[in-house]
Amino acid sequence: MELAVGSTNPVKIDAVERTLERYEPTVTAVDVDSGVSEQPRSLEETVSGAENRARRALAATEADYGVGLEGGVVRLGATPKLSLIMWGAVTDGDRLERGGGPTLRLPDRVAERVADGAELGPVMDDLLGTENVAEAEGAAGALTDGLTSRTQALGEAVAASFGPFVTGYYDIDT
Ligand SMILES: O=P(O)(O)OP(=O)(O)OP(=O)(O)OC[C@H]1O[C@@H](n2cnc3c(O)ncnc32)[C@H](O)[C@@H]1O
Ligand SMILES: [Mg+2]
Repeated sequence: MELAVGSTNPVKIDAVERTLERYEPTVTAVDVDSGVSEQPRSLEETVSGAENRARRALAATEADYGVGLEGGVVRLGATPKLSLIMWGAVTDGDRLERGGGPTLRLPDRVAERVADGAELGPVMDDLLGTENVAEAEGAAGALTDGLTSRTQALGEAVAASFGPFVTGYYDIDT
């Protein structure tokens, strides 16, 4: 199975390869524009980013499926309780399916800086004293003491958005 992923972030490529291992995927990383801001700030914007990445990655290749993954922050309840979300989109050029990964509340000191306009990746690096944690364990790994990881968390979004293409449960008239 040939897959085009709309990102060159190795964590995203890894998440797709690992989650879809059963289908013996050949994965091509495509550097596409997400069409949304570097740090999406709503569910709608995050999902749009994933959709744009999936469509643009497929359009740039001859792959069977285009996959898009996007991280965003949303406000749940009272300020400044920002949470990190991650969403996936998969398209075969005809249908487009979406699915979400986990939601993790951000610590207040991280949330406050992100609410002031900073991007989550660099803020997490500052907090943890790391370089490019977004390409490693990610906020998902750090904030759960390694109970999950960014790869695993993104993998859940891949599974949720890919499922409709490989099960019969979503077929029309069934
Ligand atoms: O190259 P791309 O595909 O854009 O990879 P990215 O790491 O920037 O990923 P996103 O654009 O999807 O994420 C939007 C922002 O949220 C940050 N982010 C998302 N998930 C994260 C995580 O688990 N850990 C750290 N930063 C994260 C990320 O670094 C960006 O600043
Ligand atoms: Mg980005």
